[in-house]
Amino acid sequence: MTDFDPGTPPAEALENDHLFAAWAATAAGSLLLGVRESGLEGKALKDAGDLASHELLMKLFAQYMPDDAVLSEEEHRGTSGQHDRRTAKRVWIIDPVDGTREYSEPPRDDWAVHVALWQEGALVAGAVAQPAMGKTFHTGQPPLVPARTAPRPRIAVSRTRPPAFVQELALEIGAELVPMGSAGAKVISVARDVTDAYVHAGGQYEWDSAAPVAVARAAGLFTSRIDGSELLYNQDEVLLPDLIVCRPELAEPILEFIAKHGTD
Ligand SMILES: Nc1ncnc2c1ncn2[C@@H]1O[C@H](COP(=O)(O)O)[C@@H](OP(=O)(O)O)[C@H]1O
Ligand SMILES: [Mg+2]
Repeated sequence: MTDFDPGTPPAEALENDHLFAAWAATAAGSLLLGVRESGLEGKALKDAGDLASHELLMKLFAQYMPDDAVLSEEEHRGTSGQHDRRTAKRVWIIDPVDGTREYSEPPRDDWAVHVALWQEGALVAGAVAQPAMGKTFHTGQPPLVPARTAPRPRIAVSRTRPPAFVQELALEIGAELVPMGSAGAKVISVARDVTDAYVHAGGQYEWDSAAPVAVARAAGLFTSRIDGSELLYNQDEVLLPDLIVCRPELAEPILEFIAKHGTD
């Protein structure tokens, strides 16, 4: 995919971090759709997509945001960055393909590209591209969360590793589980009224949730760790193993259940 041309960002995106995040995530998504058509399958497709998207995003940040640091799922695995993210004022936290498994299972659309910006202690912008849906959700124009349509709450859970306690939680609050790939797709499903909550524990990293959480917050959804504490990013330890994203009215019953029963 060396011939992929992302074009140039619109002039306003160079002055506006929300729009730059959206533009970069969308460009990487277009590249990924092309890689998905290349005839590769399974692990070869996952690896090719991860690498192509990571390299494109790193190139775009080097070109257009040269003073900023980047924390990427792929960067974390080896290659060294230009700036030290622990001393940088601005750090882009990116997941080149979230829901890698689902990406390798066309025509599934529950996979995403995450681009978030952390600045001096807080998430300040984010974009979640869902290329197979042709949509990019971002903080520059946060999703308008529709009125809740389902009579029973729906909880998005991992399709391949749903935490056992979430089943108990669902029983307690009369909810149904909606299995889905990708942390980004699950968070965005709450904003789209496809589900009402996403509850996860047992492992995840900052890049899995940074951009989706930025978008969720901008849309007015509740976000926290499962103990109710704030989700913090660009920490020394990038493991961020649990989270809740939900409609505000569901936060109390979910937190209460977890405080009472734990996650074991
Ligand atoms: N227990 C765990 N430990 C580490 N990462 C986890 C995890 N559970 C989920 N994740 C990561 O969270 C993302 C969403 O997972 P899921 O689709 O199962 O909900 C995936 O990101 P990647 O696809 O970027 O690897 C997955 O690797
Ligand atoms: Mg991920």
